[in-house]
Amino acid sequence: MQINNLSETPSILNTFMSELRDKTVQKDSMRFRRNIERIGEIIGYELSKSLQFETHTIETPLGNSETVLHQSDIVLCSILRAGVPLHNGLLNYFDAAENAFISAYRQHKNNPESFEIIVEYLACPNLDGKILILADPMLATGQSMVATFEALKPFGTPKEIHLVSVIGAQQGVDYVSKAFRADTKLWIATIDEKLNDKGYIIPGLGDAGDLAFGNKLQQ
Ligand SMILES: O=P(O)(O)OC[C@H]1O[C@H](OP(=O)(O)OP(=O)(O)O)[C@H](O)[C@@H]1O
Ligand SMILES: O=c1cc[nH]c(=O)[nH]1
Ligand SMILES: [Mg+2]
Repeated sequence: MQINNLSETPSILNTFMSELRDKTVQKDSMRFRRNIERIGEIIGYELSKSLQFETHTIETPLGNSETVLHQSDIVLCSILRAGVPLHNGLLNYFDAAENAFISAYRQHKNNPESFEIIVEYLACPNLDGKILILADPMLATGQSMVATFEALKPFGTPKEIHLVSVIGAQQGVDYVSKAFRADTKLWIATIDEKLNDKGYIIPGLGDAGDLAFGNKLQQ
């Protein structure tokens, strides 16, 4: 897997990331969602450089301009709930993308330290020969990304697979690296050191779904 860790080059992205992590600033849920969306826009721009381009002629009022434009059939799939603002950020740049949504959540049974990933809702177009972008801001154990990809398999075989995330734990990055095919590309804003015993990324930012959309009752 090719891992593109955007934090390796300091940029304005660090400002958005620090606001997501800051325990005071992150209480502003509108700013929290918008910062995830802004990171989605930045990652979309970086990812776009890896797409295939074709030459086009654009007629201006005063002449012709030769330019290269990407021709890719993109399917943007995000994992509910926390994937929504990241999805919006990517869609802000990939105007013509098709869209898929999947619900994947952690179900804790009696033991709060163990969980399984439950997939209940899935809406997806045909994926054959397309560029699939799977978006989830938190890559903790990596199980949600992998469960999602398994659920998408009946919808076809994408030409390219890109994983987009905001914060990953090294363990989750290693897990998806093994589970996805070798030509998959990961685009991630930063990679943190570890997980705690409840599967939260440390230092991370807390619960992205709750920070973006409010608390939910445990099922
Ligand atoms: O890599 P993993 O260990 O699978 O964990 C990451 C998942 O956990 C979070 O979702 P959560 O279950 O909290 O749902 P939510 O978005 O509805 O809050 C997050 O948005 C990812 O989908
Ligand atoms: O740290 C984590 C791990 C999973 N989901 C989150 O929202 N945060
Ligand atoms: Mg959550």
